[in-house]
Amino acid sequence: MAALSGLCSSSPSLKPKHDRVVIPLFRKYSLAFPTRSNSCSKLSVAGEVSADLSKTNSVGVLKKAKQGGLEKDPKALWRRYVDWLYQHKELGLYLDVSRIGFSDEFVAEMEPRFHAAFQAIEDLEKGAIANPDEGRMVGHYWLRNAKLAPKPFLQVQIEKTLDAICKFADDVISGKIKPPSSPEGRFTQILSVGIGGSALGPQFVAEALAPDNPPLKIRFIDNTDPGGIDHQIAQLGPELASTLVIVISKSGGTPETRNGLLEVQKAFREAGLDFSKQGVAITQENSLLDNTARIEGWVARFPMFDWVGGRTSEMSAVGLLPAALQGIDIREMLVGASMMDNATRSSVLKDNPAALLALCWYWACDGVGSKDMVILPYKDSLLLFSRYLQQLVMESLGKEFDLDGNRVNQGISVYGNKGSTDQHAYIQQLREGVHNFFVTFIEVLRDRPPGHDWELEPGVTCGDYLFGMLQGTRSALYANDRESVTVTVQEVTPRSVGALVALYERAVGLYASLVNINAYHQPGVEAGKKAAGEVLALQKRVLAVLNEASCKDPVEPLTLEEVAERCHAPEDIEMIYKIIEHMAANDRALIAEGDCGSPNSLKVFLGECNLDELYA
Ligand SMILES: O=P(O)(O)OC[C@H]1O[C@H](O)[C@H](O)[C@@H](O)[C@@H]1O
Repeated sequence: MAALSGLCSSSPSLKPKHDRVVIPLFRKYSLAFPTRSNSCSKLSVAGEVSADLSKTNSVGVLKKAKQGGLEKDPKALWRRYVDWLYQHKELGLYLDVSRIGFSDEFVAEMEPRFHAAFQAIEDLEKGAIANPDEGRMVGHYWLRNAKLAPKPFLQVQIEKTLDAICKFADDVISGKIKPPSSPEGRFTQILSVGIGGSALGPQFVAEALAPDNPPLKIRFIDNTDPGGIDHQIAQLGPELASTLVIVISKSGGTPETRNGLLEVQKAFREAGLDFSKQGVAITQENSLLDNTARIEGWVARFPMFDWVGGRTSEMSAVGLLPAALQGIDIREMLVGASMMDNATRSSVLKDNPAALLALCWYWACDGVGSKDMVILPYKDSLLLFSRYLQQLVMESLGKEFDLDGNRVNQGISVYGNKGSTDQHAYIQQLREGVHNFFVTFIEVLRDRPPGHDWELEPGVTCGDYLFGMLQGTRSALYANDRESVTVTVQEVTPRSVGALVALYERAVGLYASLVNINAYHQPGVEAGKKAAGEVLALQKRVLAVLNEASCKDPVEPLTLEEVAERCHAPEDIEMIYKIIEHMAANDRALIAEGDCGSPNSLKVFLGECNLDELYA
């Protein structure tokens, strides 16, 4: 594993300054918006949308009314379409922003912010501490063009890791590296254990790009749900013996991932298999996971770099190793991402698709997340794009404080599955119901590989229907003043998927600058983890109290109040009730009297007395 010296140490977290809280001046739009003949300047959301006019989010034009409805004149709309259409020729990617109603005045007013955003991302790429709270550089762009890395040793790390991934994948696929006791004599399955950024990218890419018969099939354990874990292991059945288990965790200490690993190791023991001969770790050097893998002598270890965040790690070993093992061309993914990176470095708004996206988001969401982003790929293989983007966008943009310490509660909510399927689920509400969203259509032009298409009715293919559904929904929504963006790609290929990932990574980075927040930390995630730890600590005390009562002769069933009192936690009685309810449902506590529907009637005890525990 490449050395990470000098990069693993993070400086102490710099807390945001909370001394100055800006109270946003929420107000209804009421002023007239200047009308333009060839733009969609006549928006009809007056009275519906509030804007945060705080220092960080105020844009003069956003104070003005979005009145009169979106542009509906077909000729003017076509001019707008042509005028704003972005095309990346080599990638075969288009971005249509014509169905977002921003005006030229708005674009002009946003210009200084974009200049600042372009500068910030340029600095980031040059190695600035772009994640100030964690004192970290943010280097996911270097992963697809190592020459951009600000230090030669970083370039070497990136290139060496990529070569190691390719070599390892080739050796596994060819059977040079093989499991010790599989009848097939080679690995046939991957079981990926990881969560959040250590799962969502690999899941999205597997769904999008894995061939129908990959050299290794992939499954995921991305939770601490015992039922889900059992299901994955049961599905593997005897193929557990030919399963390569990839444990992915940047920190190397995420509880869900650790639990997944322990459960899988137990399954290996029960099957008489040696886990170490089938385990691979992807993690930061010297993390708990890294040390475990090293000490136990796992098959391989790959590094996660300090300067790559979980949600932007798809082009690191996290995304590349599982993809390569499935026979996906990872160098093509990197090429696509790199080409998109080049395009999105442009400081000319119209030539920069990520900036155009960020502009649309700002307009549609008033710079304060007032609307949700609905992602609708009209392609089954892109089903998981919205889930992947959910973390990328929401964990990056969903922040309480801005970079100056002002409370801003930023974010944009993301959801969606795929079209046309969702037309039969929630598009009804999008068309006619609460107007709290904008849509991003993802269009894929190629329906099937050449030579496989056929007309299921005269002149019409199955793909024509899908195309018609997308266009119809886009038009129907627009007719009812629902805005949308359309991203079009020729095909779902490693290159276009790499480009899509890079497009959204950059759009998120730029948008974060527009609203002045740190996109690269996630302080809010800690609260839930800490609270979960406290629940488990309380459960241990409850168990000890119940054990003591259950070791008495005769056994002494306890009421909830008695348990809470003996735990010295009367204020936690509700949580104690939930703990006991959960234990009872799993046969780990027995109900002597009453039932869980009437908490005050409950009396509980443990089925067995644990003397070791009692005298521990
Ligand atoms: O890769 P890991 O360290 O296991 O982290 C997995 C996930 O943990 C947390 O929930 C973070 O908020 C995510 O950003 C991260 O992707």
